[in-house]
Amino acid sequence: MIDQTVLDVERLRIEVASERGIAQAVQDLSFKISKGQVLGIVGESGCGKSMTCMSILGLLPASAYVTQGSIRLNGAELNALSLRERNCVRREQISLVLQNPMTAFNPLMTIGRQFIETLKLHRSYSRKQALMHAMECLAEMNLSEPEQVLRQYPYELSGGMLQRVMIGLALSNKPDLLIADEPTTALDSRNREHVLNAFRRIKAASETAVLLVSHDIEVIEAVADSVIVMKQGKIVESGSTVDVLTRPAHEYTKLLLDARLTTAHSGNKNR
Ligand SMILES: Nc1ncnc2c1ncn2[C@@H]1O[C@H](COP(=O)(O)OP(=O)(O)OP(=O)(O)O)[C@@H](O)[C@H]1O
Repeated sequence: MIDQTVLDVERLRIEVASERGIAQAVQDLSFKISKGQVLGIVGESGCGKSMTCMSILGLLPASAYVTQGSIRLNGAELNALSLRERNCVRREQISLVLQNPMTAFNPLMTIGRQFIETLKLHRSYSRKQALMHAMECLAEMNLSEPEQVLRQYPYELSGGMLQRVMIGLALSNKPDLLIADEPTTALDSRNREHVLNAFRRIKAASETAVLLVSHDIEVIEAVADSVIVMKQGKIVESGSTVDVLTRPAHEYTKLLLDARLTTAHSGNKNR
């Protein structure tokens, strides 16, 4: 059988140096993501989700180091690459979507111009070809009137629209891996649903492997095939999303699920 694994993280340890000494941000973390699969990482603030993402991208802060373990993308060990090779992998094979799309765009350039600049990094497109491809990407994100969106500046779009544009842009180069770090956290519930639908479409239509990080277990439940529950830098539980969320084995997972039910209950009372 052909190995469909895109990302293979094994026994990863990340340490952070501070005035108080060395702290373990991530310990003994292992997981795999296959083509077209969505893996969710859920856990409270500070449990090591962002550090994990940044280590895959090779963008850890200066005070943080991978001290153990391997990160393989399509079989190639990323920790063994030179800075130049790492930048090349990041440009060609991995895309990143962050919490606040506004910070990811240049406020002085139209969306269309930003698509053209990104697409020209990867392909020898004419301006017209790049714009055609950009329109397809926006249509895939279910954005109506993509032609108009391409003429607009980031500040002219709502947070939810901009996040979908960001995801469309991130997928425009057909990356092997998409890392989405809290992609819905800054959005209201309506826009959150639009963005979750965008992830459902990615799953249905592309081979991109997705690492979806959220502190919100409902987001993971909505789109992830499998899930890792993290606490204080360690995995406390992992498995298929259905199994873990319907039959949580660990007290911490139960607490996260209870918190979700409590929030939903108080939300209903407030309506
Ligand atoms: N730039 C940094 N310098 C030093 N320590 C950091 C830095 N960023 C994060 N840390 C520490 O590393 C640990 C893991 O943080 P990380 O940001 O990965 O958590 P997280 O789960 O993504 O949390 P959040 O959801 O709040 O972003 C925490 O103890 C945090 O205090």
